[in-house]
Amino acid sequence: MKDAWSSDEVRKAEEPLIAAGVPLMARAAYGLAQVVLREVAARRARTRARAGGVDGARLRGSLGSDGLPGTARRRPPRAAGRGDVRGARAVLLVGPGNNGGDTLYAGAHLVQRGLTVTAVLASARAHEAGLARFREVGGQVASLADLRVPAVVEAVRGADVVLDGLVGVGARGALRPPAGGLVRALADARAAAGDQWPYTVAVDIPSGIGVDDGALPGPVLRADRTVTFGALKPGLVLPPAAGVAGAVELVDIGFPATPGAAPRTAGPRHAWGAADPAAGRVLRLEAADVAELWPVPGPGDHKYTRGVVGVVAGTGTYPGAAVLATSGAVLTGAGMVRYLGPESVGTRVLLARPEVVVAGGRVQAWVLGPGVPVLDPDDDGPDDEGQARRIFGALAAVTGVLSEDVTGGRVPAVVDAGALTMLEHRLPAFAVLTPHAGELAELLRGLGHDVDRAAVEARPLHWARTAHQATGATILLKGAVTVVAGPGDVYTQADAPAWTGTAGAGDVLAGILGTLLAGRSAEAVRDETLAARLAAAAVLVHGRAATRASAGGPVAALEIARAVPAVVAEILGR
Ligand SMILES: NC(=O)C1=CN([C@@H]2O[C@H](COP(=O)(O)OP(=O)(O)OC[C@H]3O[C@@H](n4cnc5c(N)ncnc54)[C@H](OP(=O)(O)O)[C@@H]3O)[C@@H](O)[C@H]2O)[C@@H](O)CC1
Ligand SMILES: Nc1ncnc2c1ncn2[C@@H]1O[C@H](COP(=O)(O)OP(=O)(O)O)[C@@H](O)[C@H]1O
Ligand SMILES: [K+]
Repeated sequence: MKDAWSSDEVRKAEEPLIAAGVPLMARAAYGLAQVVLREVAARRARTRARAGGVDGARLRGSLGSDGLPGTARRRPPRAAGRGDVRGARAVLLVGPGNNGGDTLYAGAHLVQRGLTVTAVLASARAHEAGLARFREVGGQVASLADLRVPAVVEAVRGADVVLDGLVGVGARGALRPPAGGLVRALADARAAAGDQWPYTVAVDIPSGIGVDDGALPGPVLRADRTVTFGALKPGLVLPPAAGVAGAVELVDIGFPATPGAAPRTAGPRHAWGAADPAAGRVLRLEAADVAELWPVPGPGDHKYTRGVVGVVAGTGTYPGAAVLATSGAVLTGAGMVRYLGPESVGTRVLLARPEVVVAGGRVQAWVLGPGVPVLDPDDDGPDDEGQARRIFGALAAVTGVLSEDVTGGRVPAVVDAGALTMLEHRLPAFAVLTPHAGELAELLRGLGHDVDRAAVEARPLHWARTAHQATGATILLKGAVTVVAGPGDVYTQADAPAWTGTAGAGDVLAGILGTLLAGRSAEAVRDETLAARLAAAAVLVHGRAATRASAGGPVAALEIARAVPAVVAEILGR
C-alpha cells in the first residue's frame, strides 16, 4: 500500500525530528543529488550509445583504453555513473523556502561531482545556509530579477538537467509572480521543444501543484521525475497533478511508518509498506494488498458460495457490452454468471461464453448498465428491450426499497453507463458507480451542480467525493488515474497503459468488479468501506491485464478480459 501524506502531516512528522537534530534537509538533498547523478549518467550513456551505433556500456566493458579488446577486464569495475557526469550542465530554479534549500544543497553535491551548476534565485530571499554552501563549493548564482525570464529559459534549454525547487509543501495556490511567470514560460518552451528539453526533476513536488488535492491551479513545469521526501504527497498520485509529476521516487529521510507514529531518529529506512492508515487517507493499492482482498476459493467452496454475478447489460444495438461484461466476470472467477437481457443478446453472450447462465435467479452482486442506453425521461417508450425495467428491479433490491421477500436481499452492485441515469433512491456504499468524467458530470448536473466534463477532470477528487456524499454510493471515477471515493479512504490507481482508453474496456472492468463484489458480498454489505477497496483492487487487476494484453501496443477490450486469469495467478503468487 502506498500512503500519501498531507502537507500538515508532513509538517507534524518533521517537527519532532528537527527538534531531535535529525539532518532532514541534508538527507533530502543527498538523496536528490544521487537521483540526479544517476539519471544524468544514464542519459549520457544512452546518447553515447546512440551516437556510436552500439551499446556504449558494453563497448566500455569490452575495450581497453587503447581500444584493444579484453584489456578493460583487468580494471576494477567502476561505480555506476561515476565520472560519466563531468561537465554536464545543471540549472537550479530556487525559491525562497526550504524547498529551495534542498535544491541548493543538492546543487552543491552536483558541483562536487564535476557538474557546472547555475542557481537561479527566483525571489529576493533564499535559504541562507544552503546558498552559502552552494557558493562555497563553486556554484554559480544568478537572480531572476537580473537575468529576466527569456534568459533563464535559454539557460535551461541549454542544460542537461533542470531542478525545480521553487516551492514545495509550504506553498498554497497558484504560483505567484515572478515564479509563476517563469514557470509559464518554461512550460511553454518545454511544450514547443519536444524531446529537445533537459531532464526535468521536481524537488519534492512539481512547483505549483495542489499538494493535498492534486489540482493544477496555475502554471506547472512538467517533470520527468519527482524526487519526494519522507512520504508521498496526495498531489503526486491524484489527477490531474499526477500527470505532471513523471516517475515519482521517494527518498527516505526518517519519517515514521505512519503519520503520527513515534519518530525515528536513527538512519533512513523505507517509510511505506506497513501503513495502517486512519480513515480518509489517499492510498494506492499494490499487488500484495489485492492478494489479501481476493476471494480465493477453498476446498469447501462451490459455485454458489463463491458468488453469483447477475449482469444486466447490452441491447440489440449494443450487444458487445454484454459479451464484454460477462467475459470480465467469468474470467475473474465468478462461481456463476447470470445474464438478464434480450434473447438475441443472450444468444450472443452464450456463443462467446457458454459458461454464462441466461436465466434469472438469486445473485450475490449485480452488474447493471453496460451497453444499455441512457434513460431519457422525456421519451415515453425507450427502445431498451426491457433493460431499464430489469435495472430498476435490481436497484430496488440494492437500495432495499422493496421487501427482501420480493428481491432476495440487498446485495452489492456495479452501476455503469445507462444505469447511472436510473438512480431514484439514496444508495448504500456497497453500490459502486463507475462513471468516466463525462458521465460523472452528467450525474452531478442531475443533482444540481453546474459542472461539465472539463470541470470534473480539473478536480476529480472533489467531484468524486461530492457525488459520494450526494448519492451515498462509492464512486469509481475512471481515467488514466482512476479515483475511488467512498465512506473511508480514497484510492487512486494508475495501473493501465493509455492504450486502455478503448471502447468496451469499461464494460470489462464492470464485470471484474462484479465478481469481486459477489465473492465478498455479505462482508461488503456489512463493512461500508470494503466496496471501495474491492473497487480499487478491480482497477488494479484490470490495469495489469490491459498492460499484459497490450505488451506495449494496441489492446482490444476482450483481450483485457482474457488476460485477467494470468494476472490474478501472478498476484496470488501461483
Ligand atoms: N522543514 C524541513 O526541515 C524540511 C523541509 N523540506 C523541504 O522543504 C519544503 C517545505 O519548505 P517550506 O515550508 O519552507 O516551504 P516551501 O515549500 O519552500 O515554500 C514556501 C515559500 O514559498 C513561498 N510561497 C508560498 N506559496 C507560494 C505561491 N503560491 N507562489 C510563490 N511562492 C509561494 C512562500 O513565500 P511567502 O508566502 O512567505 O512570501 C514561502 O517562502 C518541502 O517541500 C521540502 O522540499 C525537506 O528538506 C525536509 C526537511
Ligand atoms: N489514458 C488512459 N490511460 C489508462 N487507462 C485509461 C485511459 N483512458 C481510459 N482508460 C481506462 O479505460 C477504461 C474506459 O472505460 P469507459 O470510458 O467506460 O469505456 P467503455 O464505456 O467504452 O467501456 C476505463 O477503465 C479507464 O480507466
Ligand atoms: K518543487
